Amino acid sequence: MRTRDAVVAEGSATTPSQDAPGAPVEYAARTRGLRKVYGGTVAVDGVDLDVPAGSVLGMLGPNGSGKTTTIRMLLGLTTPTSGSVELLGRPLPERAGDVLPAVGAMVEGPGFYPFLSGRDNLLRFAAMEPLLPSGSVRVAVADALERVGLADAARRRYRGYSLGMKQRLGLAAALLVPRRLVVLDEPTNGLDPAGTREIRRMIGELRGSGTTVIVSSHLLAEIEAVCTHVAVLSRGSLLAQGDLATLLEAGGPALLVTTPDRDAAVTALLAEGVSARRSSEGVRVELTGTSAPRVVAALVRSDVEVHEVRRERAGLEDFFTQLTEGVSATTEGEGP
Ligand SMILES: Nc1ncnc2c1ncn2[C@@H]1O[C@H](COP(=O)(O)OP(=O)(O)OP(=O)(O)O)[C@@H](O)[C@H]1O
Repeated sequence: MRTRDAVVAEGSATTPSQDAPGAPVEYAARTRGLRKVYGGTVAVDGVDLDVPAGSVLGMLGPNGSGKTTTIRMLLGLTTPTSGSVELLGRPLPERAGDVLPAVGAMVEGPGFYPFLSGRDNLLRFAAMEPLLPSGSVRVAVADALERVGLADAARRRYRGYSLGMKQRLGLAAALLVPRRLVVLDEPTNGLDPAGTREIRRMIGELRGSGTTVIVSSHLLAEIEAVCTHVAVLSRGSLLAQGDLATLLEAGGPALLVTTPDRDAAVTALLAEGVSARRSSEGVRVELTGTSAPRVVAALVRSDVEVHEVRRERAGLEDFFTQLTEGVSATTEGEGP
């Protein structure tokens, strides 16, 4: 199991602030020692986050791990108890007025009026966009509604929108003007598979246009599909961050064993000092420090019936499980 120190990414301690508007920056967002305490609850605990410019960074973590609180502090919506935030090379809150117009966000409770239509809600947001000339407001709203597939429902009241439509409207508000950074908190919440694909497509488009995206999710497959980088939070701490492909490589190769005796297989392998856990498909075995023949021999010695053994690339699910649970055996599926 990787330790926090071993995996927390590379990167220099400081980024020189660059004052020219729109000047390229190495990191679209950075935090140092970011901490938030609510009463007796430490929601975020000393997070040093690095979001490289141009990346799509997936913020992963179970419920309550501090994703939303971190995002709210990044956007200046919540004041940190301690620590610092830098967006597009400028410190927050000091330079919020310069930098926030270039940042689009979709976070919980975007503050839409229930009695106004989706379009009228967006017009209100658009009127507050410093980067949008007043003559372009209507076109920008129409474009944003079209882009998120809400053009047909634009004149319906917000309170009649489904959860998925509300998510789309939040995204439309984030995309009213071209942004350098877009932050999306659980953007696929409430969306059907087609809506989820649409969000992925939009994230891909944003990346293609050079926009940095931070997207939080507890859905590992979603992160793996769209992200170039990942940051894993658990109980307010950053357990790992970095380039997704490198982190997955560090996870090492794995075997998937198909067997009707999953519990017996895990027990036999753990007794041999081999890291194994039940998964929905069978038993996942880490090959670090062992080999496929040794694994099979251990199973046969223990009279475990083996139907199939195949090599697998370690997925994000394995990586995440190792980091957040820190144990070698877990149960995540039912049945044989
Ligand atoms: N306004 C608040 N007052 C008190 N406690 C809070 C507040 N906001 C968050 N917390 C607590 O801080 C911790 C982190 O919450 P946060 O919402 O940031 O996690 P999360 O990873 O986004 O979870 P979820 O996926 O459920 O939204 C939780 O224990 C939560 O109960």
